Amino acid sequence: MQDNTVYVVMGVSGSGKTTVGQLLAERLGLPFHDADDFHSAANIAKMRGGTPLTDEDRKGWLDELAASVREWSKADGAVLACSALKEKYRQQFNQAATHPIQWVFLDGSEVLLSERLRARTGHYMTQQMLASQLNTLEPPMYGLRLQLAQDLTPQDLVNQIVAASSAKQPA
Ligand SMILES: Nc1ncnc2c1ncn2[C@@H]1O[C@H](COP(=O)(O)OP(=O)(O)OP(=O)(O)O)[C@@H](O)[C@H]1O
Ligand SMILES: O=C(O)[C@H](O)[C@@H](O)[C@H](O)[C@H](O)CO
Repeated sequence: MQDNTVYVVMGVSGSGKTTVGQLLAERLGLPFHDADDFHSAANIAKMRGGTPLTDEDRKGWLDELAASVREWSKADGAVLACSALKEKYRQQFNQAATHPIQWVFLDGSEVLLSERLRARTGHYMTQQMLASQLNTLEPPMYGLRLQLAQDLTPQDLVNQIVAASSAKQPA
Protein backbone atom coordinates (compact mmCIF):
# COMPACT_ATOMS: atom_id res chain seq x y z
CA MET A 1 0.00 0.00 0.00
CA GLN A 2 1.57 3.33 -1.01
CA ASP A 3 0.17 6.56 0.35
CA ASN A 4 1.51 10.06 0.83
CA THR A 5 0.39 10.47 4.41
CA VAL A 6 2.74 11.73 7.12
CA TYR A 7 2.45 9.36 10.09
CA VAL A 8 3.75 10.71 13.38
CA VAL A 9 4.43 7.96 15.91
CA MET A 10 4.53 9.74 19.25
CA GLY A 11 4.86 9.13 22.98
CA VAL A 12 7.28 9.51 25.85
CA SER A 13 10.79 8.15 25.92
CA GLY A 14 10.79 4.34 25.83
CA SER A 15 7.32 3.98 24.31
CA GLY A 16 8.81 2.40 21.17
CA LYS A 17 8.46 5.28 18.68
CA THR A 18 11.70 4.48 16.91
CA THR A 19 11.20 0.70 16.82
CA VAL A 20 7.56 0.85 15.72
CA GLY A 21 8.10 3.84 13.39
CA GLN A 22 10.92 2.10 11.51
CA LEU A 23 8.86 -1.06 11.03
CA LEU A 24 5.81 0.90 9.95
CA ALA A 25 7.86 2.82 7.38
CA GLU A 26 9.23 -0.45 5.97
CA ARG A 27 5.75 -1.92 5.81
CA LEU A 28 4.29 1.12 4.02
CA GLY A 29 7.31 1.78 1.79
CA LEU A 30 7.71 5.29 3.23
CA PRO A 31 10.87 7.08 4.34
CA PHE A 32 11.54 7.02 8.10
CA HIS A 33 12.78 9.98 10.14
CA ASP A 34 13.63 10.14 13.82
CA ALA A 35 13.04 13.48 15.54
CA ASP A 36 15.91 12.63 17.90
CA ASP A 37 18.26 13.18 14.94
CA PHE A 38 17.05 16.79 14.73
CA HIS A 39 17.99 17.73 18.32
CA SER A 40 20.92 20.10 18.76
CA ALA A 41 24.03 18.87 20.51
CA ALA A 42 23.14 21.22 23.38
CA ASN A 43 19.70 19.62 23.80
CA ILE A 44 21.17 16.13 23.76
CA ALA A 45 23.81 17.10 26.32
CA LYS A 46 21.10 18.56 28.52
CA MET A 47 18.99 15.39 28.40
CA ARG A 48 22.05 13.18 28.88
CA GLY A 49 22.77 15.20 32.01
CA GLY A 50 19.28 14.42 33.31
CA THR A 51 17.67 17.85 32.79
CA PRO A 52 14.34 17.93 30.95
CA LEU A 53 14.03 20.23 27.94
CA THR A 54 11.90 23.38 28.20
CA ASP A 55 9.58 24.86 25.56
CA GLU A 56 12.39 27.28 24.73
CA ASP A 57 14.86 24.40 24.22
CA ARG A 58 12.39 22.65 21.95
CA LYS A 59 11.52 25.69 19.82
CA GLY A 60 14.21 25.49 17.12
CA TRP A 61 13.84 21.70 16.99
CA LEU A 62 10.07 21.96 16.45
CA ASP A 63 10.47 24.71 13.82
CA GLU A 64 12.85 22.55 11.83
CA LEU A 65 10.64 19.48 12.18
CA ALA A 66 7.52 21.41 11.16
CA ALA A 67 9.29 22.62 8.00
CA SER A 68 10.26 19.02 7.24
CA VAL A 69 6.72 17.75 7.88
CA ARG A 70 5.54 20.28 5.31
CA GLU A 71 8.04 19.02 2.71
CA TRP A 72 7.22 15.36 3.38
CA SER A 73 3.48 15.97 3.15
CA LYS A 74 3.94 17.83 -0.14
CA ALA A 75 6.04 14.94 -1.42
CA ASP A 76 5.52 11.22 -0.89
CA GLY A 77 4.66 11.07 2.82
CA ALA A 78 6.85 9.72 5.61
CA VAL A 79 6.90 8.18 9.05
CA LEU A 80 8.29 10.42 11.80
CA ALA A 81 9.06 9.16 15.30
CA CYS A 82 8.69 12.17 17.57
CA SER A 83 7.83 12.64 21.24
CA ALA A 84 5.39 15.53 20.36
CA LEU A 85 4.42 15.64 24.03
CA LYS A 86 2.30 18.81 24.07
CA GLU A 87 -0.79 19.76 22.10
CA LYS A 88 0.79 23.00 20.90
CA TYR A 89 3.73 21.09 19.41
CA ARG A 90 1.32 18.83 17.54
CA GLN A 91 -0.72 21.80 16.33
CA GLN A 92 2.45 23.32 14.88
CA PHE A 93 2.88 20.15 12.79
CA ASN A 94 -0.80 20.04 11.84
CA GLN A 95 -0.59 23.61 10.59
CA ALA A 96 2.58 22.88 8.62
CA ALA A 97 1.21 19.77 6.87
CA THR A 98 -0.53 20.17 3.53
CA HIS A 99 -2.99 17.38 4.39
CA PRO A 100 -3.99 15.64 7.62
CA ILE A 101 -1.32 13.92 9.68
CA GLN A 102 -2.05 10.40 10.91
CA TRP A 103 -1.19 10.59 14.62
CA VAL A 104 -0.26 7.34 16.37
CA PHE A 105 0.09 7.59 20.15
CA LEU A 106 1.97 4.79 21.91
CA ASP A 107 0.51 4.78 25.41
CA GLY A 108 2.22 2.74 28.11
CA SER A 109 2.09 2.51 31.87
CA GLU A 110 4.94 3.95 33.92
CA VAL A 111 5.89 0.45 35.09
CA LEU A 112 6.20 -0.95 31.56
CA LEU A 113 8.04 2.11 30.20
CA SER A 114 10.44 2.21 33.08
CA GLU A 115 11.28 -1.48 32.62
CA ARG A 116 12.03 -0.92 28.93
CA LEU A 117 14.22 2.09 29.63
CA ARG A 118 16.10 0.20 32.32
CA ALA A 119 16.79 -2.65 29.87
CA ARG A 120 17.90 -0.32 27.06
CA THR A 121 21.59 0.59 27.01
CA GLY A 122 23.68 3.15 25.14
CA HIS A 123 20.97 5.80 24.84
CA TYR A 124 21.20 9.34 26.24
CA MET A 125 17.67 9.19 27.62
CA THR A 126 17.60 7.27 30.86
CA GLN A 127 14.88 5.97 33.12
CA GLN A 128 15.37 8.99 35.43
CA MET A 129 13.82 11.26 32.80
CA LEU A 130 10.63 9.24 32.53
CA ALA A 131 8.74 11.10 35.29
CA SER A 132 9.27 14.47 33.61
CA GLN A 133 8.29 13.03 30.22
CA LEU A 134 5.03 11.70 31.69
CA ASN A 135 4.35 14.99 33.49
CA THR A 136 4.82 16.94 30.28
CA LEU A 137 2.71 14.59 28.14
CA GLU A 138 -0.67 15.91 27.03
CA PRO A 139 -2.28 12.81 25.47
CA PRO A 140 -3.92 13.59 22.13
CA MET A 141 -7.69 13.27 21.93
CA TYR A 142 -7.61 12.28 18.24
CA GLY A 143 -5.72 9.89 15.99
CA LEU A 144 -4.87 6.34 16.88
CA ARG A 145 -4.10 5.45 20.49
CA LEU A 146 -2.34 2.12 21.00
CA GLN A 147 -2.23 0.69 24.49
CA LEU A 148 1.14 -0.97 25.03
CA ALA A 149 1.36 -4.31 26.80
CA GLN A 150 4.16 -6.67 27.69
CA ASP A 151 3.09 -9.24 25.07
CA LEU A 152 2.43 -6.84 22.16
CA THR A 153 5.38 -6.97 19.78
CA PRO A 154 6.36 -4.04 17.51
CA GLN A 155 5.00 -6.13 14.64
CA ASP A 156 1.62 -6.48 16.41
CA LEU A 157 1.47 -2.71 16.85
CA VAL A 158 2.30 -2.08 13.20
CA ASN A 159 -0.45 -4.52 12.21
CA GLN A 160 -2.91 -2.51 14.33
CA ILE A 161 -1.82 0.77 12.71
CA VAL A 162 -2.11 -0.61 9.18
CA ALA A 163 -5.50 -2.18 9.91
CA ALA A 164 -6.88 1.04 11.42
CA SER A 165 -5.49 3.20 8.60
CA SER A 166 -6.83 0.94 5.82
CA ALA A 167 -10.24 0.83 7.49
CA LYS A 168 -10.40 4.60 7.03
CA GLN A 169 -9.56 4.53 3.30
CA PRO A 170 -12.51 4.48 0.91
CA ALA A 171 -12.90 1.09 -0.82
N1 LIG B 1 6.59 -3.64 21.48
C1 LIG B 1 7.74 -3.79 22.13
N2 LIG B 1 7.95 -4.87 22.89
C2 LIG B 1 9.10 -5.03 23.57
N3 LIG B 1 10.13 -4.15 23.56
C3 LIG B 1 9.98 -3.06 22.83
C4 LIG B 1 8.79 -2.81 22.06
N4 LIG B 1 8.94 -1.62 21.43
C5 LIG B 1 10.15 -1.15 21.79
N5 LIG B 1 10.79 -2.02 22.62
C6 LIG B 1 12.09 -1.83 23.25
O1 LIG B 1 11.91 -0.76 24.20
C7 LIG B 1 13.02 0.12 24.17
C8 LIG B 1 12.52 1.52 23.78
O2 LIG B 1 12.12 1.51 22.41
P1 LIG B 1 12.49 2.72 21.44
O3 LIG B 1 13.92 3.08 21.56
O4 LIG B 1 11.96 2.35 20.09
O5 LIG B 1 11.56 3.84 22.12
P2 LIG B 1 11.51 5.39 21.82
O6 LIG B 1 10.12 5.81 22.14
O7 LIG B 1 12.02 5.68 20.46
O8 LIG B 1 12.47 5.96 22.89
P3 LIG B 1 13.29 7.34 22.87
O9 LIG B 1 12.30 8.38 22.58
O10 LIG B 1 13.85 7.42 24.25
O11 LIG B 1 14.33 7.20 21.81
C9 LIG B 1 14.03 -0.47 23.19
O12 LIG B 1 14.98 -1.21 23.90
C10 LIG B 1 13.19 -1.36 22.29
O13 LIG B 1 13.91 -2.43 21.77
O1 LIG C 1 10.79 16.50 23.76
C1 LIG C 1 11.57 15.82 24.39
O2 LIG C 1 11.66 15.83 25.63
C2 LIG C 1 12.51 14.91 23.65
O3 LIG C 1 12.17 14.82 22.31
C3 LIG C 1 12.51 13.54 24.28
O4 LIG C 1 11.23 13.02 24.28
C4 LIG C 1 13.57 12.63 23.70
O5 LIG C 1 14.42 13.24 22.78
C5 LIG C 1 13.08 11.37 23.07
O6 LIG C 1 12.03 10.76 23.73
C6 LIG C 1 14.25 10.42 22.92
O7 LIG C 1 14.67 9.89 24.10
